[in-house]
Amino acid sequence: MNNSVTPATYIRNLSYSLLRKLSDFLDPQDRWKDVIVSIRKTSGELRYSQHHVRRFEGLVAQGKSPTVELLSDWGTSNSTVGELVEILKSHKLLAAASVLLPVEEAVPPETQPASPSVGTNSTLPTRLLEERETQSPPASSLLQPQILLDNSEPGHTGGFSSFFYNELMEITGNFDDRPISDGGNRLGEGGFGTVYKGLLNDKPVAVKKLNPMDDISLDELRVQFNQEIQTLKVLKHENLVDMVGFSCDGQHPCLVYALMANGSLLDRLACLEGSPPLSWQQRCLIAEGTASGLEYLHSNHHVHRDVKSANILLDEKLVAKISDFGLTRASAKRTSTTMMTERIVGTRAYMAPEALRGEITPRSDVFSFGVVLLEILSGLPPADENREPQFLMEVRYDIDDEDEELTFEDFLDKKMGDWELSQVQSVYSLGCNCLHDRKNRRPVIKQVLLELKGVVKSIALDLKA
Ligand SMILES: Nc1ncnc2c1ncn2[C@@H]1O[C@H](COP(=O)(O)OP(=O)(O)OP(=O)(O)O)[C@@H](O)[C@H]1O
Repeated sequence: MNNSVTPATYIRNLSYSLLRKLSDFLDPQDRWKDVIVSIRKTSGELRYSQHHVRRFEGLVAQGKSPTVELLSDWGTSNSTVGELVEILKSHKLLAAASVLLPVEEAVPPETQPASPSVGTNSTLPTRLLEERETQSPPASSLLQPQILLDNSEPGHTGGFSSFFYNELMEITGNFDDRPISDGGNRLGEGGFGTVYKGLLNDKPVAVKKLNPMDDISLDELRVQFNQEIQTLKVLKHENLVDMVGFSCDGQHPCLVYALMANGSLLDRLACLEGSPPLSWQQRCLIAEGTASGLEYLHSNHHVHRDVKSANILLDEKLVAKISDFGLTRASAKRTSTTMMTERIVGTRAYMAPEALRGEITPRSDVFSFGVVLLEILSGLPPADENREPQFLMEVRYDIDDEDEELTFEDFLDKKMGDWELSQVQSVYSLGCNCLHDRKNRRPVIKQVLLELKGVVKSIALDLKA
């Protein structure tokens, strides 16, 4: 550590020898990429793009240090050592941080080394810390979440951890691909990867192992993944699936979520694995919870882009939790290559007309949610091999058409139990309004939520009477 450096010191005032010391830690294994994806402008936007990353990468061939060049470039703004140290700490690059300032994070006892690092005058256990940053954990540390990156939010006690890939292998039986019913760990599969059940300190979790992609290198995927993690970890709401952490050091980036005991709304509407049918009240509470989660995303300037019943998970009390939010950038290339797969055809059944042309806005989420409302009412999947992908979004025309045999009552799920006509009709017309072809005629999610709250209230009053 250099005693003349304080958190307020401008990066541009750091000596060249200090920058070189930092590069000793950040050039190997491209750890500077963890830093570059975390640098933001004061507006909150990322300062550097993929294009910049490639430019800094190219410097290695010229014998230059990407770390020194990056910090020199960032230093032209008024960036400070305090900002840099926060970024280094958030990526567990504690040895690098300690080159600049004292770093007081707790280090698990098994990683305490006998002697400090060579190459810095830090009093911290830098060498072994650096090893911890780059190598697999010792067996004794398995199942212990690593240093928490973000547990400071009020009311949020779960924390957000960085895991080693090996740890996630360990807790998922080496990503055992057999389904849970056959004694394996596989919970399901989506367009991004496969989801496995794991036990983390006796707490069940779902680990999503992202697929490698043909059209994107692992390095590029890691950079995008890191950017998305920054977004994901700040989004917290009772109707969003809680994210426990991530892993970025293995062959597959992984996301770790709280396990949702009742699986997806899609599966529960289909009563898969013998699950009992959802009652009318349960369905309305799930719709209300989903709308509330979406309202939170929209009011925080996020569009989900993939609202569908498979992405609405249910916890042990059947509380709706939206999943798959925030994975948009890393998925952008993937979508074009997998457009023809069955899953994407499934997703197509939820897409607003303008979304099919690439125009994604909060109103396109509202459209997709309209399809979900019709699924909830009818219990029908939005697409299967016997139906057109637009079946549910167009069913209202058949119901309205006197020449068609389908009546409103026929359309309702017979398994739904007791329902009250005026309530069912309210949800149906709300769903149809969400499905308006012209996006500006659709309600915003706040209005949708308000209407659903009204229905839930009237069900509660009926049950009381
Ligand atoms: N947190 C979780 N808890 C319990 N089960 C989960 C969890 N996350 C995912 N699953 C299960 O894994 C399946 C696959 O999930 P995933 O999010 O990968 O795909 P998807 O949402 O079905 O499709 P896509 O990713 O293509 O949009 C889900 O349908 C669900 O059954």
